[in-house]
Amino acid sequence: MAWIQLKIDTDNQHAEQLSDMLMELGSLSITYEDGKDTPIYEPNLGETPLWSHTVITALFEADYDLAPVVEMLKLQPYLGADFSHKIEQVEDKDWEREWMDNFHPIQFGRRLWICPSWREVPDPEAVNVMLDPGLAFGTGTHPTTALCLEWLDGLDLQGKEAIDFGCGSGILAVAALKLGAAKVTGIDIDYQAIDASKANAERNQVADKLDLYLPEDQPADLKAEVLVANILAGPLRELAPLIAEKVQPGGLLALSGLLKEQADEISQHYAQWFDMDAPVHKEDWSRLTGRRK
Ligand SMILES: C[S@@+](CC[C@H](N)C(=O)[O-])C[C@H]1O[C@@H](n2cnc3c(N)ncnc32)[C@H](O)[C@@H]1O
Repeated sequence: MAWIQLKIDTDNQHAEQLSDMLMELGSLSITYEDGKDTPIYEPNLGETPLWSHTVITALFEADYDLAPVVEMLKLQPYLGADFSHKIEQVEDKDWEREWMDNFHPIQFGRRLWICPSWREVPDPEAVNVMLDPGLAFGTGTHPTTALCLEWLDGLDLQGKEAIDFGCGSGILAVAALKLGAAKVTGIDIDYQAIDASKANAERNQVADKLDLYLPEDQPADLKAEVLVANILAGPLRELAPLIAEKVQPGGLLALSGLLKEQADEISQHYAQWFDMDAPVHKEDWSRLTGRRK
């Protein structure tokens, strides 16, 4: 399927109205580019931007006749007869195929490789996790996942029990199992993550050692020696007492999904329950680790 797109220069005050009209005229999707860097100032009102330049892109099927759409738009007083617009062909791409072509095996730490399930493993002697994330988050390409994988690789997980809080694709849970953990419990609010984790555990022959739960179904007395949670600062702050309760005394914790500037605050919050280490950063993201008091 090929596409055609109509790009219109407008301002933020008319963007919604225009977008509704374009949908009614047959557009399949609308995207906004907010030109906050080029605000238009009302004279005598100082620096308060009233309008900002906004570009709306409306996507149509390739054979859609855009001439009547353009004529209709000319009649809108806020656009006018010579309104600024562009019509462009959109190259048809197989997005899923393109993503698959760009996802290659990646090494984390000393022993661990994450390998797309449709590729050859580069080192058969390494700890190889064969992964297809499906619709869930977690390929290893995101710095927050990478920080957790590097941490897991550095631990002695042999025979240990672990919890992967916010398991997504199951990448961390399956990595922990392949690195020697005896049992892992994965928890996620998204049932697609539960499905993807299960499929990835099966793909790696560790499904019998992975228990998966939606939060409301998890066992009340769930505890482990290792817990990794790659969520976001907000839920990590809110869930802190619950997460702390799940780690045995002396057990290890890793938190990721935090921006650098959020790390100190979250670390101080978790210091009630854990002896916290200094944060480790990758790009704009941080990982916090600690040992349960
Ligand atoms: C950033 S992804 C991490 C996925 C994977 N663990 C990784 O490291 O790549 C965060 C995951 O946490 C899940 N999540 C968000 N809030 C949650 C909560 N309150 N309890 C459990 N899971 C949650 C999301 O559905 C998502 O799958």
